[in-house]
Amino acid sequence: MSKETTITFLGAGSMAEALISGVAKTLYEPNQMIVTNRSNVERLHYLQQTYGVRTETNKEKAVKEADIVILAMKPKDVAESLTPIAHAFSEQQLIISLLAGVTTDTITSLIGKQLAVVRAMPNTSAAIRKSATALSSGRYATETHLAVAKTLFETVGIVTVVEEQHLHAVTGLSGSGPAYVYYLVEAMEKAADEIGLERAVAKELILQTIIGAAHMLKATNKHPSVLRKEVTSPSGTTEAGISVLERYRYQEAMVACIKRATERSKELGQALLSSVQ
Ligand SMILES: NC(=O)C1=CN([C@@H]2O[C@H](COP(=O)(O)OP(=O)(O)OC[C@H]3O[C@@H](n4cnc5c(N)ncnc54)[C@H](OP(=O)(O)O)[C@@H]3O)[C@@H](O)[C@H]2O)C=CC1
Ligand SMILES: O=C(O)[C@@H]1CCC=N1
Repeated sequence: MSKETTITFLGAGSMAEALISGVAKTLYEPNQMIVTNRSNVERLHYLQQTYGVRTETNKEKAVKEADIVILAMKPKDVAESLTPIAHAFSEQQLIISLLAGVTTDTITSLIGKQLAVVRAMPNTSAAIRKSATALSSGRYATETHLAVAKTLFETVGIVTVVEEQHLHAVTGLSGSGPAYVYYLVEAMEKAADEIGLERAVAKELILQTIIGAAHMLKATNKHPSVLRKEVTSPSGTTEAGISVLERYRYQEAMVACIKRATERSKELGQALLSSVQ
């Protein structure tokens, strides 16, 4: 199947690039992928030069050629993107939507056909094949469609299948998740500056600390609180540091952050629903 498949990306931003980068030359040859966007021709040129993918400014043509269409525009742009080219879609195609918050039903109603839609919530670590992706099937998608999407996303990391209602939570947790880790690293780098460590040295130490801790979680399978206790000597430095995080309610802030991102996913879908009704 993979060798004859043509995949069209509607949208050529960060997430499309992460997927292209992860999939190219593994599951699909770059020339099996057609990339299109709203108007940024320079961006298409960059993707063509970097990954060898095909690019197309005629979105209708790009959709007609595709076996799989990946929706990779922002949720707010999906109606404007799909409505004018709805006639180009056919029931033989699989639509994979990366859009936060937007339901499979909204997509089929925007296109006005009983199309197989699989929703995916990957993250940008797909670029290095370390994504955590959750999938869910729309009402017209079969087990075969889901299996095709699964194979695609397994190329770029781990895949789990969830009920569609849970994709908001997945978005708040692991779709946005890499940003929370980068934010922590930003803070650690700021701190390193303030405590007088050379930037290059600090960068290396922080990175290895994050990688080491992530590997410890996976390799030992111990609860994070147990691993934390192993670092925390009584009356030592960690205890002193964590007491400051507790004073700033760090865990509460993280919980509130993920809940708010989850809520925002719902809002994005709702806003679109109101505009198409
Ligand atoms: N970034 C992330 O970490 C993740 C994002 N997602 C989802 O992926 C989607 C894309 O996000 P992201 O890559 O960050 O967004 P970007 O803003 O980086 O990219 C959006 C892309 O959509 C294109 N676009 C806009 N309007 C149209 C249109 N009418 N037809 C075709 N293409 C269009 C833009 O083209 P142009 O530049 O020409 O305007 C641009 O290439 C979103 O729906 C998001 O929810 C999901 C998981 C993680
Ligand atoms: O910020 C966003 O809306 C997208 C969805 C998940 C990650 N980025």
